Amino acid sequence: MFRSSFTFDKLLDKATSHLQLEPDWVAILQICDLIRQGDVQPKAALAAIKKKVTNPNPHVALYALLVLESCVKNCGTLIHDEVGTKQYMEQLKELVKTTTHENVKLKTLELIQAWAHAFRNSPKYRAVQDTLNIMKTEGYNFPALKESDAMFIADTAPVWADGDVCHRCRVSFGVMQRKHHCRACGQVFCAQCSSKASTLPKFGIEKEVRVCEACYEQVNKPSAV
Ligand SMILES: O=P(O)(O)O[C@@H]1[C@H](O)[C@H](OP(=O)(O)O)[C@@H](O)[C@H](O)[C@H]1O
Ligand SMILES: [Zn+2]
Ligand SMILES: [Zn+2]
Repeated sequence: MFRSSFTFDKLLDKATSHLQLEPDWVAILQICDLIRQGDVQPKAALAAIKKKVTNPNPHVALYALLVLESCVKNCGTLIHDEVGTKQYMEQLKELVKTTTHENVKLKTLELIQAWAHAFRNSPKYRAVQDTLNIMKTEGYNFPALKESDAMFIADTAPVWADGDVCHRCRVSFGVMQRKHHCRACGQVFCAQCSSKASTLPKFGIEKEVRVCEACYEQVNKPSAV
C-alpha cells in the first residue's frame, strides 16, 4: 500500500509539473488505474489533487484540473461519492471565486457544469446541480456544455464491502486472519478464499488484482463459443 501511494504522488507530480508543455495523458491514466485498482484511497487521491488545483502556478492548477476531470470520468462511484458532495463542490466554487487565472476559472466552471449534467439523474449527487444553479443566480457565466465532457465510462469496480467474517467461508477476521477484498465483487474475504489474481478488463483494470474464487472462475471461464 505504501509503495502505491508513493507511486501515486510521483505520478501526480509528473502529471501536474509546470514544466509540462502539454498534458501527460499516460501519467494521468496511470493515476486513474491506481484509483480504480484500489491501490490508493479516493479520499487521499482527491486531497492530493485538490492541493495541486489550488497551486498558485496556473499551469499546475490547470493540469491538476485535467487529472480531476479524468478521475471523475474513469473511476466511477469511488470518486463520484467524494466529488459529488456539498463540501467538495463548495471548495470548487471557492476556487472559481478566488483564482486570478482566467483559464483555471473557466476549466472549473466547465467541470461543474459537465458533472451537473452527468449526475442530473442521480439524487445522491444533488449538490452538484445545486452548486451550478446557485452559481448561475450569482452571475457566473458558464461555458457552453460539451456533451462529450459529461460522458463517463459505465462500468467501474464496486465499492468494497466490510465485514467481520469471510464472505465465502465465514471464518472470523482477527490478528492472524487478515481481511482482503476482491476487486471484482468488492466483497471481503480471508486470504485462502481470495488467493487468486486476475485482470478485470470490464472495469478497465489491466494489471492482475486480487479476486475471490467465484469471481476468478467467472472472469476466466472459457467464453461460450
Ligand atoms: O493487511 P491489513 O492491514 O489488514 O489491510 C488490509 C489490506 O489492505 C487489504 O488489501 P488486499 O485486499 O490487497 O489484501 C484490504 O482489502 C483490507 O481492507 C485491509 O484491511
Ligand atoms: Zn474464506
Ligand atoms: Zn469476488
